[in-house]
Amino acid sequence: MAAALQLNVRSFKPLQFLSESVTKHSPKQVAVQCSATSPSKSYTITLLPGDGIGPEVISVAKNVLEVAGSLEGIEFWFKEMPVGGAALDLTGVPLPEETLSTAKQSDAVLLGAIGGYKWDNNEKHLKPETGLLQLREGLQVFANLRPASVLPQLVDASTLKKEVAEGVDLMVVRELTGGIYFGKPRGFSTNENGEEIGFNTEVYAAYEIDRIARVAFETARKRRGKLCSVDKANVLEASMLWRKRVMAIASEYPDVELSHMYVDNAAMQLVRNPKQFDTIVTNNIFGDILSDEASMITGSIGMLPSASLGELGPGLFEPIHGSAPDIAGQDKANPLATVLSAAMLLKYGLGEEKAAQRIENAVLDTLNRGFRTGDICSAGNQLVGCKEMGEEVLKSIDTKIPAAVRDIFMLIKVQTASQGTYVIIFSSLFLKSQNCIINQKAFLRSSLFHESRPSFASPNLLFLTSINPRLSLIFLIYTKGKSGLMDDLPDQLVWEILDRIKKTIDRNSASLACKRLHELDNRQRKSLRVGCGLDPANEALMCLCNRFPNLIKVEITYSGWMSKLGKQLDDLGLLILSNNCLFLTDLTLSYCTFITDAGLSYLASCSKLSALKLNFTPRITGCGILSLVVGCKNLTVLHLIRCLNVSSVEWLEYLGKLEMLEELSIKNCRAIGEWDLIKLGSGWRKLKRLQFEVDANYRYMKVYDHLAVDRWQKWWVPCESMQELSLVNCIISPGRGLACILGKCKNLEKIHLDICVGLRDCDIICLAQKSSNLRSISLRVPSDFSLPVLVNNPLRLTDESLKAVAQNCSRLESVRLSFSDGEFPSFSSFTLNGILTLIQMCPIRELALDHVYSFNDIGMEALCSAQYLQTLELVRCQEISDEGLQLVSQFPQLCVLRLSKCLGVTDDGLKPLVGSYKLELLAVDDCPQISERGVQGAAKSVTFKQDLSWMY
Ligand SMILES: NC(=O)C1=CN([C@@H]2O[C@H](COP(=O)(O)OP(=O)(O)OC[C@H]3O[C@@H](n4cnc5c(N)ncnc54)[C@H](O)[C@@H]3O)[C@@H](O)[C@H]2O)C=CC1
Ligand SMILES: CC(C)CC(=O)C(=O)O
Repeated sequence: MAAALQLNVRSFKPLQFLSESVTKHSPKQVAVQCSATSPSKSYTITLLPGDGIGPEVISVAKNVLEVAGSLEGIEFWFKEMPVGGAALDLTGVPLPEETLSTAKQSDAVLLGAIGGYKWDNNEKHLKPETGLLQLREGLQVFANLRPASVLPQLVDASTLKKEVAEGVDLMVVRELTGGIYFGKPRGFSTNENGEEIGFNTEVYAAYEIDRIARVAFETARKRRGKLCSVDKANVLEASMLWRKRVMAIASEYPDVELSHMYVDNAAMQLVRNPKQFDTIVTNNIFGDILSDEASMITGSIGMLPSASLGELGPGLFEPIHGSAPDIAGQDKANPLATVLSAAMLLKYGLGEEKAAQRIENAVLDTLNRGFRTGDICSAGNQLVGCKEMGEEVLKSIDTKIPAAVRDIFMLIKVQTASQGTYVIIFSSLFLKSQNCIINQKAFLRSSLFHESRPSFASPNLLFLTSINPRLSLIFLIYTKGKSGLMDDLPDQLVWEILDRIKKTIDRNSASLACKRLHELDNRQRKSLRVGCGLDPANEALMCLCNRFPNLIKVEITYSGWMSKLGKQLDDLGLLILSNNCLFLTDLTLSYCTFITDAGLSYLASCSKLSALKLNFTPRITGCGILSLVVGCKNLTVLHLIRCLNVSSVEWLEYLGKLEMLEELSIKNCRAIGEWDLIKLGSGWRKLKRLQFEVDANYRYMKVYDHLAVDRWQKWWVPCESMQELSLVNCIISPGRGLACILGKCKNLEKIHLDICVGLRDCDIICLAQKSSNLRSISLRVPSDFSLPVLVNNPLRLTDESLKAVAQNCSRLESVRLSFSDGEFPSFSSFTLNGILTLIQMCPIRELALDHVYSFNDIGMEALCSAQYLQTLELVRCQEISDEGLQLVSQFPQLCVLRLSKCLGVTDDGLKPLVGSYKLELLAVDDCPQISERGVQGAAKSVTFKQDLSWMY
């Protein structure tokens, strides 16, 4: 059932879409209640997370809706349904009937995004995109509003010059249920020559154009009164009719100034002078493309929301971006487009203007406070992931600071301390960029300050600017009716201030400047990194433990220690830690050469310890580790790096029985062999990350324990949880030992196999067949001169391995291939063909080739059609010449190129790049024929190094 009439096309007034408050809920659904105000209204929202980043951004937007709603007395009933690829996997169709009927019965629909590589080769009716088109058609949402405004906070994120981008504020009104996306006939056939053809039809009926035109005129009327209709009326009949009907409808809106533009010109004008546009109305396909283009003017496609409305029924609200499979699952997505779509849902779909406004303000406030996801990040801002951005928006929604105070300057943080008390923290960087002279008196006198809050007649201000010139923040503390001293501020507020200061150096400065900050910093400090500066070591550590009683993470590193620096921390130090750091969960000891098993046994009483990293603690033995693991039952992360005396592995067996371990790293511990890993037994079950590195210099001095490895065959290694596996200098026995796990890790995302002797095609084929989620593979192939430990075992991997990976791992985005010795083309195990198969079949973003002589100019030519490739690293690829290098300027997405020790390339190869600024970064190391002059201007940032000693 529809919540409210959305669109009366004849009298369309987008901002007056005030739905009658509808109080209804379905007993079947779960209520998500928020408590700030008792809810007076309730709405049912269908959530369609979809694929890729869809679920990540929807989860943020859902939280934002809940909080904004609760503050406005609105209750939401969310119903989550599958669509797109997720629905295909679940039900076999991209839009299940139940999803459509649930959507139709709700008050509004919020969609993430659909699509992904996995389904790219599906037949048309089984593509995720078909599901979205069916949804739009099913909901009859013909009018798609796509606003694109350049926010002052994001001008720097725009790819256009500041003077071109600044102030852009336009709205694309896109027709959404007609045109070439739906027109018939469509399909595949053969022409008169028997050749295969594909065809679609761009078709519009007059009524379809009339109704979208009215929406556009109404929208323009509410904005700056200018409407530009974009078509291709010089070529297409459908566009000719479009122009005719738009002109006819114009007579109903004499107050709106109408112009027409061909789409090719519009695409150009959008980047030449976007400010000329107010409202654009256009057909389905042109609107799709032009709004993506417009998004880049505003900084990122991750910022643009949209509302799709029909005459009846619920509206569909979605970000304009797609499922971004290249960043999916990495917490990198910008959720703001979806959050702003939720605001459009409140405004256009439910008529809840105030709640919508809250969300829009919160987004601006979050940007004001300097938080940025990667796509919009620039210098001086704080990079956050999708989740953290969502948390910051939530904080901003709930702020109680008067808008007038907020508007004075860009605030990094504003917080109510107690009634009438405000703390305002400015970013000095920002103030500098705004030419604000930081002058206490001038600020007090500023009319802005007084006019905004006349009652702030005689504020007491405390500036902490003089603390440290390197401090990146400036505090302004305003208190009303109080002394204005830091000592009067409530604890929680001072805690929050400290929370904002991330750099230890800033924290130290701030806490030196003010006793309160000092005291609170002591209580709040959670992590500590110390080393050679601890002198006398044990006493100094004792002082630090007393000062910071709440430490959870401690790193002690004596890298670079010399005896003249004082005595190192010893076992007593660990006793001090275990007695005084009651909350210690994460401990790293690096180069602590004085520590013995006795010290480790003290740590056994740290009941909360969950991560222990030992890096070169040469005196400890397996007994010490056993005593530790017996005491610390919560250990989930253990790193042993160059612990040369650890030979017995009972501790591994013990850990295995506990089944707690999630991350194990054993590197260069000479006395631990591949076969020892079996001792982990059922502990494999939870292991997500395993790094095992044999010390290459010692491998052949020890006896490879064939018998122990043979036993692996009989064992079932439950390694299904494994996500990251790294094996370096290991021996892979055919069908036994480590080979067993390669074909079993069905959740593997990252694999690094570095000089693993004995590795065969069948191992990689098994791995590829099992690990369809693989995103990153790094293979370093041992040379023919590696000691043939397994005499009958062929050492070479061939193209069969690469082909299996290409065929089975459709999400693979990072590939690194290297040979420990140069492989001459005639001997190469991986030929150009194998590498090309990978490039052609997988969405590779990072490619690194080291010593791969089979990769030549033909390979470079193939990269011209590598759609996703962003980073290319070529090391000792001697068959690449200038001709191949010149093709780099044609690689569609490349932004980082690293060349190292490549003999065949000269300055000429880089010439097409010079002045083009296509690349963000060019790094040239030790290439004898490339000069420092040759790299100048070949990328926005260039590094050059030339040490040719490697050649001699
Ligand atoms: N409405 C929808 O659900 C749409 C779905 N798609 C589907 O999405 C898949 C990927 O299509 P693409 O052409 O790559 O378009 P896309 O919009 O998914 O991604 C284009 C580029 O923008 C970036 N990007 C997109 N959204 C972002 C965000 N919120 N934060 C940060 N960066 C973001 C991506 O990382 C990528 O580099 C395809 O399967 C396509 O059919 C594409 C467009 C719309
Ligand atoms: C994914 C498609 C169905 C459409 C599209 O690209 C869009 O509407 O943004």
